[in-house]
Amino acid sequence: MALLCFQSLRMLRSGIRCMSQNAQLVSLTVNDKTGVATLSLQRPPVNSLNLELLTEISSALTEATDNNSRGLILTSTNDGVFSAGLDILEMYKPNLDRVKEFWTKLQETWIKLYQTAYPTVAVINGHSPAGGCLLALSCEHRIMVKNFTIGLNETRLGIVAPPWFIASMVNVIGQRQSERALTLGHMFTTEEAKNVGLIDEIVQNKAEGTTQAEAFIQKFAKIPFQARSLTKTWLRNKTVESLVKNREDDLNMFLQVVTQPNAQESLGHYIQSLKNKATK
Ligand SMILES: CCCCCCCCCCCC/C=C/CC(=O)SCCNC(=O)CCNC(=O)[C@H](O)C(C)(C)COP(=O)(O)OP(=O)(O)OC[C@H]1O[C@@H](n2cnc3c(N)ncnc32)[C@H](O)[C@@H]1OP(=O)(O)O
Repeated sequence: MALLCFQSLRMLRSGIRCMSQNAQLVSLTVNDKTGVATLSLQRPPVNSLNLELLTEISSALTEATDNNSRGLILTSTNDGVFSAGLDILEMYKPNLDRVKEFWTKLQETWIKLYQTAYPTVAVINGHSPAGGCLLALSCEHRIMVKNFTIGLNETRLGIVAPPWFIASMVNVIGQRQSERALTLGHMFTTEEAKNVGLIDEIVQNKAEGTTQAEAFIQKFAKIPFQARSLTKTWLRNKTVESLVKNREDDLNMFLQVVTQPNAQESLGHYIQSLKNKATK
C-alpha cells in the first residue's frame, strides 16, 4: 500500500496519470503534459491474448479516445515478451459460447486498434509471434528492442492466418515479402524486421523505445487532428471493411477450423511442447 502511494505520488509529480482504474491485465496511463497515453500489456507470463485481456485492451482503446489522447504507445510490462499471440488455451477443448465471444472480441479489438483517430506506436520490447505481431502491425509505427523476434508464424504451427491478419502485414511490407514470410511462417529477428520494413526503428531498450515513440507522436503536433484521422480512416478503410462486412463468416470459419478433431489434436501437442520447453 505504502509502495503504491509512493508510486502514485511519483507518477503525479512527473505528470503521469493512471487511467483504467479497474483494469488488471493492462495498465493505461496518460502523460498530462503531452496527452500521450501508454497502454501496457501485463498478463503474466507471456501476455497471451485471452478473452479477458482482449476485453481490457479494447476498453482501454476506447478510454484513450474518450480522454482525447494525442497518441498511444502500446507496449508490455514484460521485458522479454511483447505478446505470445492468441492464448492457445482459448482454442483447446473450447466451450462454444466462450470461444465465440473470444473470437468476436479479437475482431472488435483489431478493428478498434486499426482505426484509432490518434496515432499509435508499438514499442516491441520482447518476442512478438502471431497475434502479438498482429497487434504491432495494427499500429502506425513500430519500434523494436534488439535481439527479439517477430512474425506471423501460423503456418509453422499448422494454422492459417485469417485474411485480416494477412492484410495487416501486406499493408506494411507489401505482397511479395508477405507471401514469403507468411508461407514460411518466418519469425524475423529485429534486424531482419527492420530490413524488410516490418519495423521502423531498432532501439537498445524499452526506455529508448518510449522516447522515440513520443518523438514520433510529437511529429503530428502541428497537423490538424481531424484531417490526420480522416486520412488514416480512408487509407485503412478498405482493409477494415473487408472484415466488418464478413464478421459472421470469419467467425464461422474460425469455429469450423478450430473444432476439427485433428486441429484439437495438434493444439494439444503444441500446448504440451510449450510446457515441456518451459520446464526444461
Ligand atoms: C498447433 C495448431 C494446430 C492447428 C489448430 C487450428 C486452429 C485454427 C485457429 C485459427 C486462428 C489462427 C490465428 C492464430 C494466431 C495466434 O496468435 S496463435 C498463437 C501463436 N503463438 C505462439 O506460437 C507463441 C508460443 N510461445 C512462445 O513461442 C514462447 O512462449 C515465447 C517466445 C512467446 C516466450 O518464451 P518464454 O519467455 O521462454 O516463455 P515460455 O517458457 O515459452 O512460456 C511460459 C508459459 O506460457 C505458456 N504460453 C506460451 N505461449 C502461449 C500461448 N500463445 N498461449 C497460451 N500459453 C502460452 C507456456 O506454455 C508456458 O506455460 P507454463 O508455465 O508451462 O504453464
